[in-house]
Amino acid sequence: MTTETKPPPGRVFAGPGNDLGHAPTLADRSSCDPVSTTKATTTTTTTTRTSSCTTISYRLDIIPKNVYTSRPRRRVRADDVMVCDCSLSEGCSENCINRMMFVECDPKYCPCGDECQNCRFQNRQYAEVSLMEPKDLKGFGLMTRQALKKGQFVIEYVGEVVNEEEHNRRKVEYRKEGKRHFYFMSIANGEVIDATRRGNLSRFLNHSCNPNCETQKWQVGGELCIGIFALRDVDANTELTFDYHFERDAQQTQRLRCLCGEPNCRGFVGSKTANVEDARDGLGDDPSSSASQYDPARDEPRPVMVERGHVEDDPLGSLSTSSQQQGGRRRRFSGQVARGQTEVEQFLETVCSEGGVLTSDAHVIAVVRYLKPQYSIFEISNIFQVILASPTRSMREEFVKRGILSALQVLMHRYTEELTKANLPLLRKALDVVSFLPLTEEAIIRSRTGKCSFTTFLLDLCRHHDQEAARRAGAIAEKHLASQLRRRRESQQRAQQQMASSSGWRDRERERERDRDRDRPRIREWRQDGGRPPSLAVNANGKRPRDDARAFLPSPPPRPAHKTAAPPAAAPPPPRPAPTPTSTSNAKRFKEISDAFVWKQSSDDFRAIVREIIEYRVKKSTRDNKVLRKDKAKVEAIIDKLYNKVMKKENERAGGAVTVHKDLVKKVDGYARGHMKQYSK
Ligand SMILES: C[S@@+](CC[C@H](N)C(=O)[O-])C[C@H]1O[C@@H](n2cnc3c(N)ncnc32)[C@H](O)[C@@H]1O
Repeated sequence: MTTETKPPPGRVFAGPGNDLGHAPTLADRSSCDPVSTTKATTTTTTTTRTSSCTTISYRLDIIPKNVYTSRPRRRVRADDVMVCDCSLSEGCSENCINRMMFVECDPKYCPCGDECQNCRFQNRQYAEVSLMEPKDLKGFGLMTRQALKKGQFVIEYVGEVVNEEEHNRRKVEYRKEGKRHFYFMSIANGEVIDATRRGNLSRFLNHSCNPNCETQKWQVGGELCIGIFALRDVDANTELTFDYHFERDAQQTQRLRCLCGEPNCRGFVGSKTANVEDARDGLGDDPSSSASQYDPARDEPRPVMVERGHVEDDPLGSLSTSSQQQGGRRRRFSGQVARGQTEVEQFLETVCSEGGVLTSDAHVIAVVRYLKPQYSIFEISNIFQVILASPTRSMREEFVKRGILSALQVLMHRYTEELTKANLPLLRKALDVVSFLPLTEEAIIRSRTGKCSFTTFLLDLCRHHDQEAARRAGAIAEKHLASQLRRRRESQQRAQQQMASSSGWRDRERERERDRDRDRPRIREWRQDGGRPPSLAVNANGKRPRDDARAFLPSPPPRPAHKTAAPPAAAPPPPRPAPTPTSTSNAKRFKEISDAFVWKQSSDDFRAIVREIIEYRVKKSTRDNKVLRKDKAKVEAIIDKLYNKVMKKENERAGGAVTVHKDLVKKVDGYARGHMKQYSK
């Protein structure tokens, strides 16, 4: 992106007789007139015309005396020195003429000396701000930890200052690298601040169509600087945003969909007019834009955050790294170590001042010490970058000796447990670090934390649901733990097979259970008839009496043996015939009979059942009849006769269909019992 700073509103103020009637304050700036009464006697540094204001950055010596102060100006030095007219008693605060012109005082020459309150850039009087974890596709953001007053200086936008040519080259380079977010901020005359590789927290400020901050151009020691200032009072722990006033390249035909979520959202970042509908419809959505394609997993960890001390005599600083060679110029940074800078940030700063690579064993020890979950993902990510930039093999070996594997295991364990959007790229990056190290099988096997060995952890990661992480873990395991990986895969396959077969066994068990359920009602029926349930009925000898209902029941389909521990290879038992009545009349007739009790049988089955019931009853009834007992032919004749009668009746009843039903046993047996009464004496 190219973000053009909004020209500071109103730098031209009316003097005595002006509409304001008082010396202008920051609050008055919005009411300024477009035309200045200023008479410039020497060259102005910048002139920008906006619709409502003319913005002019002055040199002190051209400021008309009558406009700003009743006191005589003190011209202290050469033309380019910014000196204000504040008295020592007042100090340079809101009404300081320099400040109102967005020019910082030079502390060497400011009459207020140490009291000067117009050196905020130089003294880095930043508000307490912190990084905000990505909540949505916009990525990271910046929030204020303290309440801000309207007009308060928040932070300077710093980065590498590059010229137009270098800016164009970098744009292409970043696009090729697949960078999702862009951090260019144009200053003037084609110069751009690039905070992609080097910058401070200001680079995480997101765009909003209803921003709470704005950018202002300030002159600091003869340089133009960009500052972020509160547009209104802002509560603590609020996200800070400003309007990007996004400028699109001629080549960039598609727009970046805005995700600020404000009611007045214009739809696209930098759109001059509201275009919300288009944005909702996905029209003009840039598929390569960060917002539409933001994938935190693919996002590179942010570059090492560097804040350099300001070197008075060498505005380029001593950081003559690649950026300088590429035409980039270091933005000047002021002062000592930043307020609120963490230990890790300070460490990273030191490393970066030495070219961005680790140079000593002390560094290695520090790095391993910083690989702990208590440090922010931002810090860890930067530490990973630093490790990955280790130049020598001996240094990488030193990491292994110092126990980096255990430290990484603890981190990765945390990331897998809390697999947030932000943790996933770190998990993958940690695996990159592992594969970057010169590992041996022995080193891996020896490494372990309290939870488990690194080997087990790594092999488990090979089955992680994030395919990319699993792939990276798999590659490491293939390289160093090939035999273990193979064994693990084999045992997994075996387990899967067992699972599959045991689930088949469970299915068969369920089938058996259903069979038993089918039997149970028939047993109940028998009990209604005065008998005892066959399963429970035992005689005095503990044996099941012969006269149980089973004698009359059709034998159930063959069941597999119950006690087989190992699953039988045989196919599951054939399913019972569907319990559908044969016709509508049957359905009506047996409507009171549940499906579980009625199933269609072949005529042979039916006849066998009927015959069995009759034989049983007839033989039992003739036991006491000595004459009949001996006349077997007569008994057979009775059986045949009864059987034919029953069959005739049943056929009539079922309309020709032969259907075994729950009443069959009772009915046939009752019929036979009644018939045999005549033979009982
Ligand atoms: C200066 S960076 C801001 C920090 C960035 N969010 C990050 O995670 O590093 C600008 C980039 O943030 C994203 N961005 C910022 N504000 C946005 C918004 N309102 N809607 C969509 N994307 C936004 C865009 O990808 C843009 O290129």
